[in-house]
Amino acid sequence: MNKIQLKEQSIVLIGFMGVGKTTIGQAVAKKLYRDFIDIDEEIERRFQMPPKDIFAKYGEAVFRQHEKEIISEMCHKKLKVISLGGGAFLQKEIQDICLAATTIFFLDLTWDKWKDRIGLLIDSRPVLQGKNMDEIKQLFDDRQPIYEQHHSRVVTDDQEVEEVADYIVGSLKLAWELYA
Ligand SMILES: Nc1ncnc2c1ncn2[C@@H]1O[C@H](COP(=O)(O)OP(=O)(O)O)[C@@H](O)[C@H]1O
Ligand SMILES: O=C(O)C1=C[C@@H](OP(=O)(O)O)[C@@H](O)[C@H](O)C1
Ligand SMILES: [Mg+2]
Repeated sequence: MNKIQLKEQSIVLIGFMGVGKTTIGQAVAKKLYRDFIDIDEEIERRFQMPPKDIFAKYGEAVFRQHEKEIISEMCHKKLKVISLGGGAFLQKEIQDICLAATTIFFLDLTWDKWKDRIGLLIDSRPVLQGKNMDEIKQLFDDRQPIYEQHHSRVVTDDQEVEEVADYIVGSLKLAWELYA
């Protein structure tokens, strides 16, 4: 497969659950006039049920297998904005595919700010079920190293969705000019 030109590569958003990948990805896609793909939504469409129910009915391994299949397919498309689920980068194969074929932004939110969002997430995120705050903090800390594989980090503390999206679009336009 020929390497896709930088400007045509799809943009991938990674980071811990709840940092805003889905919301900010939609805003970035709109600003760039690109299609938006949310991997969780694609999996949900396949199973006709949300991730929480897929985890409960079929188990996490089945979810991860479909996550890998769908990301492998989507990452080779041109000109998309793609938001991954927060656990996708646990799979080395997914890291490798995305690093080679896409431009990856890591949405970085500190624990201090993240913990204020817990109420928005607790009901819908299966990996948070049955965990206390210490265990969730442990998961947050354990997962940070996997997101270090990226092309650009965006610190999102105290940033509105639109501000983060503008920052991403601005940095992309700069890179496209510099490396044209
Ligand atoms: N920059 C932000 N500031 C405040 N709330 C946000 C921000 N980004 C996302 N949110 C909220 O946090 C929750 C999780 O966002 P979501 O986009 O689903 O995250 P992810 O896809 O990373 O799990 C949503 O309720 C969303 O409205
Ligand atoms: O971190 C995880 O393991 C997961 C994150 C979720 O996506 P978001 O990061 O968009 O919440 C979703 O893929 C699933 O619930 C598993
Ligand atoms: Mg999401």
